[in-house]
Amino acid sequence: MNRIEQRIEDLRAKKQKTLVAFITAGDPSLDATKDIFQVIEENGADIVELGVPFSDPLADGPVIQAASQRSLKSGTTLKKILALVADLRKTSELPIVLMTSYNPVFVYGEEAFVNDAVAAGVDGVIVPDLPPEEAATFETFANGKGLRVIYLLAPTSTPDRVRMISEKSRGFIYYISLTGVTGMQSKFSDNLQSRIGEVKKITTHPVMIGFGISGPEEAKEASQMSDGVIVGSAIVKLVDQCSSPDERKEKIGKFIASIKSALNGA
Ligand SMILES: O=P(O)(O)OC[C@@H](O)[C@@H](O)c1c[nH]c2ccccc12
Repeated sequence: MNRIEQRIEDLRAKKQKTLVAFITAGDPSLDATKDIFQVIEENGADIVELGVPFSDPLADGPVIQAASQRSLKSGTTLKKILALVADLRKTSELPIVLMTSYNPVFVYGEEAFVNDAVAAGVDGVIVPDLPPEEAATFETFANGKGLRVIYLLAPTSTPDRVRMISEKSRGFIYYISLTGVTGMQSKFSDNLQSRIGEVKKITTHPVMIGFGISGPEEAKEASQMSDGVIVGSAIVKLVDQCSSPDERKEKIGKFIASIKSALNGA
């Protein structure tokens, strides 16, 4: 078992849901990311999803696109992000998932990327623009090293696709709550619950819901239908609004804690 499965299992045993917190690595700097990671961990996030900035992303909404721009401007590269993960691993066992476009992986080299990511302490990877049909070689490297490849399902995914993704996914399945880009919206579609129910009939993997979860209310609602939630833009927005490490500690810490306690029924 790797850190991702271990964490989800431990939470399940306590009848708790998983909180995945997304931040863009290097926004506004890699030093800040180190601080923010610690704040997120201290306040109860269960998994951190680190976004690798890319100039031409597939599904990022305006908030995450702007974060990527800030990060690229400060000189962030995939190599530096892996060095940051290795540094974080000196003090943390929190599961870390890298979310990256395929291009940076391609440029790095698939095999070198998998080896270096695992050596640094990365537990899983999400590559939204690498569909399973094109991922055979990448999966061979990743599965060989125990790096979990997490695939996405969308409201438009057919039962056949759900089956295929279930077979190929490791760690958990990322269920995109809406058709569109990342960012905040306030209401889920009426059939979200029944869609998740259909997916759960097909797969035994944990299913996390992401996209459009902007606060404790939605997090709670989504977690009741699933194994947990992924929150991105709402955190990234706070990162941008805070100007000092102290302010981040205060505002991001409070926000994560409020989501965590909503998930735990407070
Ligand atoms: O920002 P939101 O709406 O809270 O959703 C999480 C999402 O940002 C994060 O998981 C993510 C960032 N970039 C992506 C690209 C594709 C799928 C998912 C993502």
